[in-house]
Amino acid sequence: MKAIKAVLPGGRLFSLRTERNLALIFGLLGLLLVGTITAHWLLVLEPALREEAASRAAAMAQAHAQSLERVLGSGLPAPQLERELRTTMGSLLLLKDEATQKPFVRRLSISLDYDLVDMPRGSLDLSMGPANASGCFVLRVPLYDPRTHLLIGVATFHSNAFFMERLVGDLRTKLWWIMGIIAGLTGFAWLESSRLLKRLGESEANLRRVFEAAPFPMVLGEQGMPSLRQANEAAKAYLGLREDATGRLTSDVWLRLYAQGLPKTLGAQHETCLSVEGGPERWALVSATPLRFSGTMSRLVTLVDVSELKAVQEELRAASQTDALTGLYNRRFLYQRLAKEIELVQRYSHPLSIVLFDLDYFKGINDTFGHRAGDEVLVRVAEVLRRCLREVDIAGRYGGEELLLLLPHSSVGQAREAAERIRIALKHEEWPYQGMEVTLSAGVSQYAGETLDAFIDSADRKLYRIKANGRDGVAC
Ligand SMILES: Nc1nc2c(ncn2[C@@H]2O[C@H](COP(=O)(O)OP(=O)(O)OP(=O)(O)O)[C@@H](O)[C@H]2O)c(=O)[nH]1
Repeated sequence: MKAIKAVLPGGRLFSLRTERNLALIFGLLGLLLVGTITAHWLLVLEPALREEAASRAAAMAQAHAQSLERVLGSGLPAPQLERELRTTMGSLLLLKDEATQKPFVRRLSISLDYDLVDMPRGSLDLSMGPANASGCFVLRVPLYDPRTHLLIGVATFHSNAFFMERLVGDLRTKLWWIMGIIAGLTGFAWLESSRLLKRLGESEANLRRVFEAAPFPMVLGEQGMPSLRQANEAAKAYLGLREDATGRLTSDVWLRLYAQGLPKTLGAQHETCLSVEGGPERWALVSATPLRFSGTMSRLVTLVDVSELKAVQEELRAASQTDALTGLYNRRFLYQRLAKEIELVQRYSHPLSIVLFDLDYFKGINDTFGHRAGDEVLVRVAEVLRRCLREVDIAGRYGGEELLLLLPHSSVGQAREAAERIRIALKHEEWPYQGMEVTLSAGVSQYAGETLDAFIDSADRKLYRIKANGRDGVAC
């Protein structure tokens, strides 16, 4: 758990340990609730019910005692009085609950004070009903003579406790059910939450392992926060991340990358160039996944180094634009670039000129000195071109021994000067072959609103005018 907290600090409202403790606390609270209900039942409700039932039984015994008092105060002689009492007591013992048919009074006995009753001693001490009556409230009710209102004895009733038992039994059963259900649900919820928390802990630990083991840089940060919450080893090394004063990770490279803006949606990615201090420039493919992590909107940023791919792409791009022998731009590129330059001229109306060169008697050079020597000548001519041109000028190989120059912001006169400069420079080149002379002819044109092909054709026509006039010259 400690390890997980260390990997995923901050952001989470509660740690896993706290969440587990909370589950335990809620479980205990559930048990406490069950305990409270049970205690309330045992200490308050059940005694109250018993008291209620006992007071009802007492009221009933009181009422029955009045029947006995009436008989005792009737003034009958002892034998007759005894018969009357037996009859009354017998009828009381026969009173039954309609629903259960259980008698209200199970046993009834009378003991009289013979100093106050005008009867032979012991003649009216009567007991009726089963001797071992159980489940009863035993109630002793004083008997008064209705004529003198003197206390003349005591009647003891064994009143049935059936109502109370039934009531208590019903309530108790319901209560056990409710508490059983509460306890069961609490236990189930606690077990489930413990199981889920365990799985959450495992999945966080797995996430951490995957995060750490990823061979490419991965960082985790909160949205809107430049410093990082977490980074794997690959990211720390790649971005040169260090902990700041608050324990968060940051570096200049990361802050520059952050300032450029990170992809905002899932699946979005962009390439960026990172310059790590003291290291070479690196190209990285950056993607970001927004996710809610421990209740905080976060972003998982992954970086894939594509420096090698970039280098290969650059090589391919250069190869697709340049001529392998001379290193000059190829014809395809020249066409694309010339089309763009014409668009700029049409928009901004600055001058644009081209020069079409053709080496003179190049077939003869090949034939005399060999094809390899001819190649060397082409390479040297390309070097001469590069030497003689401005940064903005574009030189390319238009055909076999034909070369094309694009001269933006140059009038035909300036282009002519450039062509002459090249022609002269080539004439002064020293060649490692006995008797070799290399000259060129050139046609110069300034753009005048025609089509691209017509523009080149106009330079071509001028070139062939020079060829026809003996070569080694420039025509405008
Ligand atoms: N060595 C070499 N020769 C090439 C290359 N490309 C074209 N050539 C040769 O250049 C020669 C061009 O010959 P031509 O078109 O007759 O022109 P030329 O001999 O220069 O004659 P003019 O243009 O009339 O002065 C051909 O023999 C081609 O084989 C190349 O890349 N290397």
